[in-house]
Amino acid sequence: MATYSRLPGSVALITLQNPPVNALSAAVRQGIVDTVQRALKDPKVTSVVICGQNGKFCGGADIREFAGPMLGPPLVPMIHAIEAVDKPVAAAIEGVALGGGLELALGCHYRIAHSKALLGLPEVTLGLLPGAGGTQRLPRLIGLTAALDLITTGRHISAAEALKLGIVDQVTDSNAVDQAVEFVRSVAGRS
Ligand SMILES: CC(C)(COP(=O)(O)OP(=O)(O)OC[C@H]1O[C@@H](n2cnc3c(N)ncnc32)[C@H](O)[C@@H]1OP(=O)(O)O)[C@@H](O)C(=O)NCCC(=O)NCCSC(=O)C[C@@H](O)CCCCCCCCCCCCC(=O)O
Repeated sequence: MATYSRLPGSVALITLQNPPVNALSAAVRQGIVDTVQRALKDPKVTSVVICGQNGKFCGGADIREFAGPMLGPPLVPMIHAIEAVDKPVAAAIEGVALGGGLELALGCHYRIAHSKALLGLPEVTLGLLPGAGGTQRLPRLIGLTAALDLITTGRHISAAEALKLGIVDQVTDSNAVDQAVEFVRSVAGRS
């Protein structure tokens, strides 16, 4: 699931909840769709932060669901809908943003990472290609050569490397959610 709360300063906070790594199960995807719609429709909300509970942003598609039929909202239109929100949306990346988790973050307008976070597209290690927009959004963001390296090796990179490559906008040693909230407040209302 995903919970919704409105913080002072008109920021909606969406928190992914699916232990142990907040993977994108059908319930989490439905929760994201519902809470993003809620933030979009709430006139008091001027910006949005997406984070994961217990200091983990998202480990990607829920591999526990791979064996069964796909239920719930698909990832691709869900991420498109986030990208299309006309209020700033930031991903607060703590712990991991892997596979579909990084693809979700790439659909957000900004990414703020904790210094100890790990990011990557490890799908190749499962015999897959990133299937939720990572093969398009990552090369647009950091260029084809660097994106191909990450997609074809599946390696995890540090927040510092992600900052250097241009995948994240800020890295912090303190609370990444607080930092992301402060960041979106500062850009709310800008075109
Ligand atoms: C996350 C880790 C780095 C953590 O490592 P650590 O050492 O700390 O701990 P463990 O490895 O022991 O893991 C702890 C615990 O967590 C479980 N777990 C980890 N990852 C997941 C996960 N992704 N899902 C579920 N559970 C997970 C793990 O099993 C342990 O559980 P336990 O009970 O044993 O304690 C490390 O775990 C790690 O590296 N994990 C793997 C991360 C990963 O590989 N992620 C990528 C997943 S694949 C993916 O995300 C694919 C995406 O690109 C989305 C694809 C979308 C598909 C869209 C399909 C469109 C099809 C369109 C078709 C159209 C057809 C038409 O209509 O034409």
